[in-house]
Amino acid sequence: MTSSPLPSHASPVIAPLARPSAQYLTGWSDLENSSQPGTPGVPHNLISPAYTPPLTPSIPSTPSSRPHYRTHEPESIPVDTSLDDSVTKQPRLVQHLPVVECLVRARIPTTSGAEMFLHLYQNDSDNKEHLAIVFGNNIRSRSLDAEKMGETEMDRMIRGAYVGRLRPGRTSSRREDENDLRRKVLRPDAGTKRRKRSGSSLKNVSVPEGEAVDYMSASTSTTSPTHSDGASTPPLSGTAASTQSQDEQNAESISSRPQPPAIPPGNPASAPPTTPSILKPPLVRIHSECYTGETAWSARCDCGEQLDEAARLMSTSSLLNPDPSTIGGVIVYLRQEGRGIGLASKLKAYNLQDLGNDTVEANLLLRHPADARTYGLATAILQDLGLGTDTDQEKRPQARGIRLLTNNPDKVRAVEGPGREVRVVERVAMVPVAWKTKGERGVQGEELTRYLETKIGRMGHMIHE
Ligand SMILES: Nc1nc2c(ncn2[C@@H]2O[C@H](COP(=O)(O)OP(=O)(O)OP(=O)(O)O)[C@@H](O)[C@H]2O)c(=O)[nH]1
Repeated sequence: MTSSPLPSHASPVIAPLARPSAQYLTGWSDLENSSQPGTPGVPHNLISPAYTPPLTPSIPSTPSSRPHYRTHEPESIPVDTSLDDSVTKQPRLVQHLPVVECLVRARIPTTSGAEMFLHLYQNDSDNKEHLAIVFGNNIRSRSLDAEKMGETEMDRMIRGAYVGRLRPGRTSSRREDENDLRRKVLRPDAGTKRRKRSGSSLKNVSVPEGEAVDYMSASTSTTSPTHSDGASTPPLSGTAASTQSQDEQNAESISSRPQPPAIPPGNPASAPPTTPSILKPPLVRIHSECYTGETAWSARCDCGEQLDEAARLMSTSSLLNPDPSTIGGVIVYLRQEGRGIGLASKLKAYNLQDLGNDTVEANLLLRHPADARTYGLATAILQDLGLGTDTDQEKRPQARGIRLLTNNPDKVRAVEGPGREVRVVERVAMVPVAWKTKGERGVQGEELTRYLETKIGRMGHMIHE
């Protein structure tokens, strides 16, 4: 920190931190002993005993000086937060999980071609609208699907509590409607055509009960060419790939795609179970709002890029990945702007950063914690989406829990909730795009370099290539 005058509202008791020693850093083993090898700030118990963490690289100042890069996706790293609680820094855990309810859901076709379902949540702990961005067809909100007293089928469709796909003239939110549509739309010979194709590209659908089902190739293979590398083109651009009418495509897709069962009225607990196809835990990203990085093109941080990357990984998983075991995923978008201090304070923090302070010091000078966020809402939303329990008998053991996309060790334990309601079984690192592409793409600049250095050096973030 510089010796420049502090702002008038700065706490007189906050002294400059020459070396990380603030309370929020205690318990992060090697921050207090820099001579220890290992990734700075990695709590021992987040890492599986079978896994030896590599050194977190310092951030080279120029892309060309970086020793090596990975262009493929970062690997999952096993984690087990229950191994040794005593040495873990305890993140700020909420005492009780908030109650959340999904008010509405809608299909969003995106500019990348992938589709997602945007879920809007209300809760009983703040008055903000938090969001879940859901990729893939297998993840459903229990609170959304629950029957509401006195509502009509149209009400259900308007708030997004339908299965399958909406289209003009649809009258029921339930699955039976899809069967009607299939009967109406398919020409008499269309079934034969489909069965012929089923013989080749839909063979994975007919498997004995309990066996793995290749749902994504089932849902895309009728309309998607397969590349030589085994990846399918998303069936979303429409015109080029097929000579079928859209209705026929829809009907075929509906008839061949395994559908969740109809929702029994009045029984939210028995909302559609997850399918048996998922062989890996779903990919989850807990993203905190960043107006500057996501909307105002800021190169002070990589938040916008991280959001894009998370969506890319999840839509790749759900549409293109030849390995169908990684179907779908969820980005929980929490309205915790500026690590929970709000946009006004974050902008003041930016000015303090321009005056020579790092991101941690700037927060502290404004009398905020270095990180004011909590993750109880994320836990509750994941629960509502049926994700993350390790006792879910509907799922195969290897599909239980979640794979969390993050470098932030705080999040790993915090997202699990006070009673470990959700289980993080793997962590997937978020490597800056500029690192992965040798500086050809991605956010870059002096400010970003300092931002990442502070995250690694002072906040214990585990970024490695
Ligand atoms: N106070 C403050 N918040 C910032 C700053 N830059 C970005 N943010 C906020 O930081 C949040 C993103 O958190 P990060 O610490 O970048 O990353 P993370 O979510 O903790 O960790 P990852 O999961 O690894 O991305 C968003 O809410 C941003 O608005 C800053 O300079 N000061």
